Amino acid sequence: ASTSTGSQSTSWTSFLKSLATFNGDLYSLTAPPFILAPISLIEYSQYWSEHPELLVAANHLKPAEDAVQDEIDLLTLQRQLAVTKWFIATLRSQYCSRSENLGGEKNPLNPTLGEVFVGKWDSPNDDTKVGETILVSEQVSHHPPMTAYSIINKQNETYLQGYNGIRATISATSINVKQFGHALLEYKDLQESYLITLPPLHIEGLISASPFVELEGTSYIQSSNGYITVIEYSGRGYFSGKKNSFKARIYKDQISTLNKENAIITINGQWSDKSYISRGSTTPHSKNGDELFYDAQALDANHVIVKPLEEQHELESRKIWDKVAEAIKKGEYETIYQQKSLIENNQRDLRKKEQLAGINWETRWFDLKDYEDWIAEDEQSQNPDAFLSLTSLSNLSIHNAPSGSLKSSKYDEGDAKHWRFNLNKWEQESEIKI
Ligand SMILES: CCC(=O)OC[C@H](C)CC[C@H]1O[C@H]2C[C@H]3[C@@H]4CC=C5C[C@@H](O)CC[C@]5(C)[C@H]4CC[C@]3(C)[C@H]2[C@@H]1C
Repeated sequence: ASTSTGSQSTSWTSFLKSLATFNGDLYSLTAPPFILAPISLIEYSQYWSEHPELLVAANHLKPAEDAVQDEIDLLTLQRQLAVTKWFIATLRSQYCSRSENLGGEKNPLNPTLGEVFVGKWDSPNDDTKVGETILVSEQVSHHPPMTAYSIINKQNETYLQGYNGIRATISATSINVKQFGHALLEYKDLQESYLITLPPLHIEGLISASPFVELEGTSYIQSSNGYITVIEYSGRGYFSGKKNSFKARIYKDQISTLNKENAIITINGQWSDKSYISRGSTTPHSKNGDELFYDAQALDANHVIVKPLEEQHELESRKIWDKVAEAIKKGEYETIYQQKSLIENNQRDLRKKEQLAGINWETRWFDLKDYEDWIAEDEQSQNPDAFLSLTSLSNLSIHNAPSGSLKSSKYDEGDAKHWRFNLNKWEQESEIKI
């Protein structure tokens, strides 16, 4: 097929017109092939751990047995900072890696039901304090697309699990995306856990055919020790004027967040570049000599290690999409279409057979927990995980509301079902290896 810019720009303008009749399902849009990413959306779970040393850092901030209260309190605050830094450090990978590697945001391949993606990170250089980190992710739903993941670092007793899905709407010039789901981060040695919500985003640059993600709104990091980090996002043209801007404030508890003057620490800058930190509620800036908090450009991402294709199980993402990914990289549009249809038709046949046999697809390593049940009974006696206590500490909804919705907000109703990793099922797994 001709990949000249001529055809690209005509198909892009016709694609933009198709946005006008958008029905909410991004995958219903026939995006022009050049906007396709040679990677399935399930692979985005790796972006939670491209700096494993930051993910486990809190576990190295443990008070000594004989520590005095001041030391204990200082370390607790330092752990809130460490978890905030890890989270901020994930954003460049999560939201810029396609623009950096593929020349613009792209449309990821739509994972098939049951598609899995597993991998590991070895201990960075010879830093023995980190050890190995593994990633286990599964496409737990196809309509709507939902990815669940678990990232485990045994040496540091660090367990991250989460899931996400999106709902998209179109405005005149941008695609607006609300994220659903959250992440739970548990440091078992410290007996401390964190609830992390996912910020809304929009895709800019559609008109110029070089789309990119900009984050917006607010996201939260609520700790079981009470501390909460409130992160506000903005892009170019907002108050800060710079793209990928954020302001994070750490408070000792949720009630304190009602007045920004109560911030114990304020962090300010760009999540894809440099950010600065200062005590209290004043906004830090490099120009008034405030301390650098994090430089997202300084450290290269530590990419997950995935075993070679020939050792992969048929359900593993890169095995499923290998031919499509190759065709996308070569710009062979007919082959992309042919290979994608093969996979999609095969999936439709499988679903039909299951339906005729009266069987439903069984998820492999994740269970859908209904928190309404837990609320009904005495939640304290059998709290399934930290989610209930963290949502009450942070005043966040337990329902399937857009991530970061507060209790008694307009979305705070309906189902309260959340995907949870089942460690036993993973430990009994005999076919799919890291
Ligand atoms: C079909 C629409 C189309 O082709 O439009 C062209 C543009 C590429 C815009 C639509 C796509 O933009 C992509 C950006 C994707 C998000 C990027 C990062 C994350 C974080 C990760 O942790 C969870 C997934 C999420 C939210 C991605 C979701 C899917 C997005 C919005 C892609 C859009 C289809």
